[in-house]
Amino acid sequence: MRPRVLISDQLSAAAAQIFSMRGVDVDFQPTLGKHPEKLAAAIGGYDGLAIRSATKVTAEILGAAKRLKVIGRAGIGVDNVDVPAATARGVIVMNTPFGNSVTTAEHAIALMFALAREIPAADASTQAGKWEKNRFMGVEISGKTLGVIGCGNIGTNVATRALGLKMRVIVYDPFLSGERAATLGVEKVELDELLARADFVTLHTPLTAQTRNILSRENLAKTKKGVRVINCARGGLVDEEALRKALDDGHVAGAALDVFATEPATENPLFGRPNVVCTPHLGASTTEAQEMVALQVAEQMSDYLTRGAVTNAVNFPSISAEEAPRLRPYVELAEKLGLLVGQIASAGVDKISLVYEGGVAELKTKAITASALSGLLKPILQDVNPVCAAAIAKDRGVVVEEITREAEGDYESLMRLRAVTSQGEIGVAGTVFHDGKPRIVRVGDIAVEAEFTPSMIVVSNEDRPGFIGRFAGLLGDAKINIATFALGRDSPGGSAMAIVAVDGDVPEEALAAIRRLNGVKRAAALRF
Ligand SMILES: NC(=O)C1=CN([C@@H]2O[C@H](COP(=O)(O)OP(=O)(O)OC[C@H]3O[C@@H](n4cnc5c(N)ncnc54)[C@H](O)[C@@H]3O)[C@@H](O)[C@H]2O)C=CC1
Ligand SMILES: O=C(O)C(=O)COP(=O)(O)O
Repeated sequence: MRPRVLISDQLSAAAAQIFSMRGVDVDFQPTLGKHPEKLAAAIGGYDGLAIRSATKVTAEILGAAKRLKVIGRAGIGVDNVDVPAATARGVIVMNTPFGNSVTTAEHAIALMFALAREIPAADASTQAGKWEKNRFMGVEISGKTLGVIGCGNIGTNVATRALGLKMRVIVYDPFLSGERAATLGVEKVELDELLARADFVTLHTPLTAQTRNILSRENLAKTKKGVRVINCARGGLVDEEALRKALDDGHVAGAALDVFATEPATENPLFGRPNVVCTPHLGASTTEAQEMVALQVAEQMSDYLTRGAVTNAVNFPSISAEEAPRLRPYVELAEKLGLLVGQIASAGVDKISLVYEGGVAELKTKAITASALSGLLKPILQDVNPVCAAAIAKDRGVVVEEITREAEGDYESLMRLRAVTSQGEIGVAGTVFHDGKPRIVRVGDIAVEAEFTPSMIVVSNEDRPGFIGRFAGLLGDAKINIATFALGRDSPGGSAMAIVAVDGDVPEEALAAIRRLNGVKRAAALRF
């Protein structure tokens, strides 16, 4: 069945075309995102949801999204998506981190000029027939200091353009290296210094717990008198009431805002002030940027839904379309090894260690580890998949260790999984042969090679003559048909292991009878 995607925001028509061309059915309902109840009612029928900023993907919406596998944000900010709730439901959240950054930077520069020369007010006055030539007296931008808060993709584009306008650029970004600042030709400073020195302050950080209210009342008070503030990032970065007051006091000379604490902003404390310029979240709204983000998000979402490739996900490691087929058998192996350990473990797992040897170590092991964790947790949790497994394991305090190294033994690629529980340790290992099928190659200290099949019995016993006959006889009496039988032992007369693939379920009484057999140490019936 072809995957189905819902576009619930105003995306360029390019998106729907790409989805269709790439084998994905698409419903274009550009206003649905503005109606949460309608969206909640519809979302259950879709594998993917493509959005901009108008659709709020809340935990309630996600609760109704039983089939959803991916949310694609045609743009940058994913603060309108409850990412932890999406992750917990195993839904990938991806964005297009570069597609609209130049366009948004240009909007910030445009707003800076609009403020400096009061263009919107001058325009309104002129078109009203007033010709108020003496009312509007601007300031030059050349030679002024621009303070950039957040120097990522957009901040950098703003900074380099401002340098071209002959401004002095100072930036505050704790994650920007000194070398990068020097290469860009900007001066890296602390926030207080930026506030004290800048003639224009422009915001370009995401909205996070650290950046929320970064232009608070206190910080606005630290700015230079006559400062002009530009916000093309997110509304919550500025205390709007405090900014209004600072404008009224004449401390702040002007403010240009593309984003607001509450959107759509039909009312706002800053509306109606003479030195305020507002646009309705237009930062990304150019034909070029909208074409680019729509195209990109549709490509990324289609690649995930049809080929398992993960690009620009904020909650999962990237996997290219070329890597996905090479990764797939190891992802399957990891899930099966995890399931094996999860079903054998008699106590909660405190720590899990994954060792990747040889060829597999060259692949995206994080994605393989995520699958192993998912398999491990499946016997105790219902809705777990590789996207949410790492977060669940972390919540439960499971320590996850990942080691990659060169091949040491007979296998070109080997994956070892060791789980530490309060009852002891369980170690298993597996590989993928050239046929692409995952196989168990070791359980504990015993080398034993078996393919995974839907129903299996694993027995560890003392290596004594006659055991296999008694065991096989018991299965026959219980009408359990043996499909394959794999054996291994650590030493003659030591510990032995049998991994038996059987047809159908293993009744509890049959398992109890196996456990009562002479020499049996442990026996488990497993489903894969
Ligand atoms: N108005 C609009 O239509 C648009 C708004 N945006 C918004 O612009 C913002 C920035 O986007 P990008 O530059 O693409 O993101 P980015 O991730 O490339 O850059 C963000 C920068 O902020 C810095 N940062 C993070 N925490 C910080 C803190 N506490 N203090 C100072 N700096 C901090 C990071 O180190 C990073 O360099 C986002 O909020 C995004 O949603 C993006 C596109 C369009
Ligand atoms: O990309 C972003 O973060 C934006 O804020 C753009 O929002 P929009 O797609 O125009 O609703």
